[in-house]
Amino acid sequence: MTAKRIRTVLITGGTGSFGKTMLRTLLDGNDVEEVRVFSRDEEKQHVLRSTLLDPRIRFYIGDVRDRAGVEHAMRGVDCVFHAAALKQVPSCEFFPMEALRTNIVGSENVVRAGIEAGVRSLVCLSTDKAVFPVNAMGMSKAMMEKVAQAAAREIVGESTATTISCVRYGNVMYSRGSVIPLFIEQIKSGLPITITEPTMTRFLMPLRDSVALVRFAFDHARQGDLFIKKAPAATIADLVTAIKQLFSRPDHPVDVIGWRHGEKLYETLANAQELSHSEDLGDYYRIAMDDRDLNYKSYFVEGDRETAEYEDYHSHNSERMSVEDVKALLMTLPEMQSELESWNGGARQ
Ligand SMILES: O=c1ccn([C@@H]2O[C@H](COP(=O)(O)OP(=O)(O)O[C@H]3O[C@H](CO)[C@H](O)[C@H](O)[C@H]3O)[C@@H](O)[C@H]2O)c(=O)[nH]1
Repeated sequence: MTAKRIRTVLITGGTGSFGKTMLRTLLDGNDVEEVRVFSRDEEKQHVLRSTLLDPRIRFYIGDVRDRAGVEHAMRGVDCVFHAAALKQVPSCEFFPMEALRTNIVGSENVVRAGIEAGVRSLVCLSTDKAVFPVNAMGMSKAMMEKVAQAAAREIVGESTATTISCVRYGNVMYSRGSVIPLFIEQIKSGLPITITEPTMTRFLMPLRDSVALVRFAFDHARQGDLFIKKAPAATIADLVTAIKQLFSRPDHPVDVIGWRHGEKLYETLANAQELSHSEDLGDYYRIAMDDRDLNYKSYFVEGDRETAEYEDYHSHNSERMSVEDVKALLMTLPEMQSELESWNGGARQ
């Protein structure tokens, strides 16, 4: 399967970890004429502008909540990666209306403006926390998916229409504020490692895989598709053992602190009903949009008999990594390699 050529790309949330990695991948691949970085933060744009110095990058200050700003950035674009979001669980718990405004209303703005501007393909980034959500971040991302699919359902079959798709992925390893850098910091500063619940599992995905998933969606989406990448999962206990072993601190103390607000024992990437209309593409599942007519009568008379044959795809029943697997995966991360280099090079003396 060949990659589609892209001329002008818009990345919302373009200064975040995903946005920057996608930006570099597109520029390195030399298959793009212009990449627009759309975000709220002048400072982060300034840093990116002075680091990359590439004339193909255009910077747009704006907030996805503001439809006019989104429309302005969307003119002449043929591909959108919609990554702008409030994605931290605690901040969305405390400010759910802010999550609603950015993740739901903002996404509606991006999707509608994309359709009106005649964008070819629009990929919305979601998360496993959107499946059976228990926290405001997951709930707002679940609603983003619904908003995207409702728009896709309206334009299905129109030959000139924008193809709208979503992707879901699990925890991005080493992302800012996440548990891997925290555990490393605790080892480095001699503090006990704080484990919430040792048997909790999470899908672990390097950032490069999330970028590849989004690109895959762009290349292969049909109207309203949702893609997930098959990913291995690990228990938090095994993740901690792996990190302790890599830092040659097998006996580093551990405190079991209990669950935090809005957490789950395991995360689900796709539920049984979704998998009943999915296609196995090797590394990925393509989940087709449920395009049945939802008018009142058929909602009650036309059901789906296949769902019962499937089970949810979650981090307790997916491929489970051993400690050795987790170590090997961690060692592929550039951040981990440089941490270990300085640790082994004497930083611990
Ligand atoms: O001190 C800690 C902190 C976390 N954990 C555990 O480690 C796992 C991962 O925790 P993270 O905080 O790294 O990730 P979350 O699954 O809670 O959520 C993360 O991924 C989300 C995207 O899906 C959001 O980006 C969110 O802000 C980000 O923290 C969880 O099982 C958590 O219970 C610990 O054991 N000890």
